[in-house]
Amino acid sequence: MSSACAGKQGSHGARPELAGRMAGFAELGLSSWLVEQCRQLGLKQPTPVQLGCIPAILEGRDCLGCAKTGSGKTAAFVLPILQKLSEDPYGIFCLVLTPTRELAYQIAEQFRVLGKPLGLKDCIIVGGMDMVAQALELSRKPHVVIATPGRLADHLRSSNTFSIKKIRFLVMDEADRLLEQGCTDFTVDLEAILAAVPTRRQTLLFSATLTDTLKELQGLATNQPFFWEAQAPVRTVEQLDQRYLLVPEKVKDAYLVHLIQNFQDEHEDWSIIIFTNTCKTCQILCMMLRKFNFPTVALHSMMKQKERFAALAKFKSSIYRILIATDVASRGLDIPTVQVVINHNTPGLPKIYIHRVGRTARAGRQGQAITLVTQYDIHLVHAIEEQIKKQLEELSVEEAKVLQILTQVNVVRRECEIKLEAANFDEKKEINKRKQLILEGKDPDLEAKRKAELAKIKQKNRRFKEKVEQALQRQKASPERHMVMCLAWDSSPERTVGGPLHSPGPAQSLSVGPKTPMLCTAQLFHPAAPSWPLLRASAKHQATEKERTLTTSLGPTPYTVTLVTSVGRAGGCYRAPEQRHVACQESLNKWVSQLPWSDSVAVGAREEGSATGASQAPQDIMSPPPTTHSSFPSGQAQSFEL
Ligand SMILES: Nc1ncnc2c1ncn2[C@@H]1O[C@H](COP(=O)(O)OP(=O)(O)OP(=O)(O)O)[C@@H](O)[C@H]1O
Repeated sequence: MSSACAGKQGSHGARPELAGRMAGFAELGLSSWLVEQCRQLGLKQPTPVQLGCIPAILEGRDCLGCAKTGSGKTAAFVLPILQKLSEDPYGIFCLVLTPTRELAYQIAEQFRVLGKPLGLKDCIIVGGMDMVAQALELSRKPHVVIATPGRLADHLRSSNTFSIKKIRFLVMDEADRLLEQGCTDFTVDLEAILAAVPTRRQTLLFSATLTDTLKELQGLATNQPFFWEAQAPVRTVEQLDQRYLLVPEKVKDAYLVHLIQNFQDEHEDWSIIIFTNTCKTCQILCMMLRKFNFPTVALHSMMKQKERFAALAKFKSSIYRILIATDVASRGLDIPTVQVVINHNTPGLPKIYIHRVGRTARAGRQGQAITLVTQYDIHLVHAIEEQIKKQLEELSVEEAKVLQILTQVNVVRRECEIKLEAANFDEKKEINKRKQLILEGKDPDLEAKRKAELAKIKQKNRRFKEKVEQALQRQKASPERHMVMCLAWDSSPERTVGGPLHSPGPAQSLSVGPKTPMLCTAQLFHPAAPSWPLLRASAKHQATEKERTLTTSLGPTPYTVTLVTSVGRAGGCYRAPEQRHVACQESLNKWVSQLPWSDSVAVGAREEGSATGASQAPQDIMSPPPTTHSSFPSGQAQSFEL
């Protein structure tokens, strides 16, 4: 993004005249009724992100807002949207996408309270709720639709009773999460949604961690985008006291109980969120803490949606003081009473840490975050510190007190585990997963197969990488005994080899690829030799006999042979449909894996270069690069006596 469209904290972005003094909501261009709404809700002065983004949005620009957790990003987009809606009201005017269901309800609440004088009609479209009722609500043309991508995409696919073709605003809250491929991958659903919204629209993207996915986001917001980023030395809020506690894995829970007990003893009014890494741990810890009489509720994706809402409501109203949750609660939730966040596991990604700890110390309040760190997680803490640009401080606890409760905690935890196992938690999880997939219109068995295939491919790729590594090592050790064989293919003989092929020598031809008339060329390199290639072989497909000829005539060799395959982007093959391209790859790799040579390595398709890229292929993985033959000139093919 160019600096021309970038705003920085204090610069007041689109309205430079506001710089240097505290502007009120009215000075941002908001109507008096909205300013009055803000006043009634206790929002006296705009926060920096509101100061920066509201004028730009009112001007009609796209906006990317990156500001710390709890800094008022929601009102930064809700207020200008309401203003524009009041000027030209129609439904569906605005679509807000958000990654979690609870967050959708929270955003809807903000629209409702701030837009009350308008008689705003909103509609929440999230999974786990009745689809028919949602379809009915959508058909009544609400002004604002707040949705999780999966469920909205389901409606788009299954119904024609509503349209989002005329929306003026598309908002993506927690935009980076929506775009990343985490445990819930929104990509396909987002594609369906983006295809259904108009290209002429205002796009507003907000998150506390936008910068990682900035490139992708820029593609979505192209209308004079205004970029707001809070310029601060530390990425977490100043009022947050951040601690870590180094604990052995096995005594983690005793420390957790001790921390909670301490906090309860020292505070009258207290509220804690504990984050865990799995639904199962979340459930077990909830049961365990209840056994110790701590008022605890759980929130995770294995709970029914109604239970999730009920748990959150109980926690928000302070009936229950502890919310134990998975990362489903890590983003966006605004619960002002939360004083402490405890990370039962160290988050694997710094951005997850930033969002989790951001559930406390919101809107200028104080808060504390304590991360339990085992000996295996120290590198994760370093990564977090590097990202947030602040060092966590060690928390000191009275270890003797922890030791006193250690056995009791471990026994209780074990009891809870047994109880949960008896309730078939894992089995239920599997059933829930299947149900969810069916609800999403997917076939669970097919999905499982797809997953297994993906895992297989990943494993294959891993093995392949290792093989290449080993080949490289061997080549380094004895370059004069190592060869690289490079394969390329193209549908056009002229481009590939400059004429019909006649490779003398031991290898007459070689054929790979699917059952299509396709030309295949093979070259044999010797990195130590001054002139390349040593051998070239080529043939049309279906010459299975000749394939064998090549195989047998080349082996056994006194050399180690590394085979590199390449499909040129500019080559005819690449212009062929993607599937064919992939089929070529697979077929070639299969063939290579069957070669009797001592060390045959098939490399996946190379992106750059045409068929001539084949001769460049070894450059990346072998040295010295074969500079003398950047193409396959006709008539220069040489046989090589092995
Ligand atoms: N101008 C303001 N003055 C005072 N409080 C405000 C103002 N704007 C918003 N708030 C309050 O600040 C709190 C946090 O706001 P909000 O939930 O929008 O934060 P956020 O930046 O979206 O955080 P997160 O990144 O965690 O989602 C809310 O309780 C909100 O009511």
